[in-house]
Amino acid sequence: MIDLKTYGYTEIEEIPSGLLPGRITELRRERFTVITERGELTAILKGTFYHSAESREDFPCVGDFILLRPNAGGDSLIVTLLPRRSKFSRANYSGHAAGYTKTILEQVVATNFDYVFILSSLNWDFNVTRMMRYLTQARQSGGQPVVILTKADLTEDYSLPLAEVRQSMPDVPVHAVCSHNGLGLNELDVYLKPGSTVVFLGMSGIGKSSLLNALMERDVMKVSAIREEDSRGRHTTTHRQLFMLPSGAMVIDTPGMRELGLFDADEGISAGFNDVEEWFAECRFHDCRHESEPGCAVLAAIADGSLPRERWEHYKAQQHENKFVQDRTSYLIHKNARNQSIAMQRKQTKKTGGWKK
Ligand SMILES: Nc1nc2c(ncn2[C@@H]2O[C@H](COP(=O)(O)OP(=O)(O)OP(=O)(O)O)[C@@H](O)[C@H]2O)c(=O)[nH]1
Ligand SMILES: [Zn+2]
Repeated sequence: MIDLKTYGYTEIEEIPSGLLPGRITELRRERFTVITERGELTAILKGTFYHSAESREDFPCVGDFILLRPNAGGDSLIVTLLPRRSKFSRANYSGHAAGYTKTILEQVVATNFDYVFILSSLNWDFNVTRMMRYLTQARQSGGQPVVILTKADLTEDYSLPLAEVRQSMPDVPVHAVCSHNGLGLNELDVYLKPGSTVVFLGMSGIGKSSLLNALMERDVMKVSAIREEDSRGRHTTTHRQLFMLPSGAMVIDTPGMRELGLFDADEGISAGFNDVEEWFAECRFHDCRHESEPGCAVLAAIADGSLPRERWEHYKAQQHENKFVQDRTSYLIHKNARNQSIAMQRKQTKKTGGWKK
């Protein structure tokens, strides 16, 4: 028997007979993996979720505590979503066409976490303004924000950036860590207590996978250096989305949570990549794609070392990922809108006792 409390569960008053509490550890398409006292079960949602949900917000996601009706022979049935103590939803950043209600756009990507680790790297992307924006998001989520400055091994002296963060966010704890040599990781022990849950918030490439691997004490996530070859296959090694650390704390790492770090990406990329973008103005052609065009200032800068090649690759990777996120989001918006209109039709049918002519 597994004690669900080790997964952060707090007992509720009364559980209807035949139902079992559990925590969602994974969501793929419409199928959930749920940890219960009987171990891991796969489950699907009871139909009423699709009919009666006012918005995407009411759909269970990774981190949620739920009640399910177990089915030894196949998929169990999730029947109740228990109240959440914190959540992150995808921002409603895309303009919506007439007739789409606002609520359709909300999609919850992680719930019931205690801490939000706001990650920012100490080398290229150090940017306090962006951290402040993440801080606002973190505070709205219901989790407790902690700033983690990654890649501490890449700066000789990080006392200055550390002081800058402390001054801008006096009431938020700040830690500098290195996932490669373990520096500072022990400072995180106070948050990583048994039963507590953490999410990571931060731009792509700042070292989320590396930190997760370091905390797991083994590689559960691929690290971005290989991203160029398999831009979409980032999660091929594992589909797990809620990780139990050796310390007994959990980390939620869903694709949606990662995308959250890219939401203000257009602005964010420019803010973090001034050193790359400033070359663009010097290219001979206005519409230079910086691939093989004559007179390309970017290629010249890479050739003579003024622009580190790694830096340029990182910029391109982030642009690419950003585009992928936007494509995916518009896909989701359309899909959700369709589901919503189906649900509305069903309601209508119930009310009028037949299809409206
Ligand atoms: N020197 C140094 N490099 C690091 C550290 N942590 C991560 N990196 C490097 O930074 C790059 C990105 O690391 P990832 O862990 O994949 O970053 P990520 O935030 O998961 O990236 P996405 O999956 O794109 O969101 C890799 O080349 C890592 O090796 C660190 O502590 N020190
Ligand atoms: Zn160019």
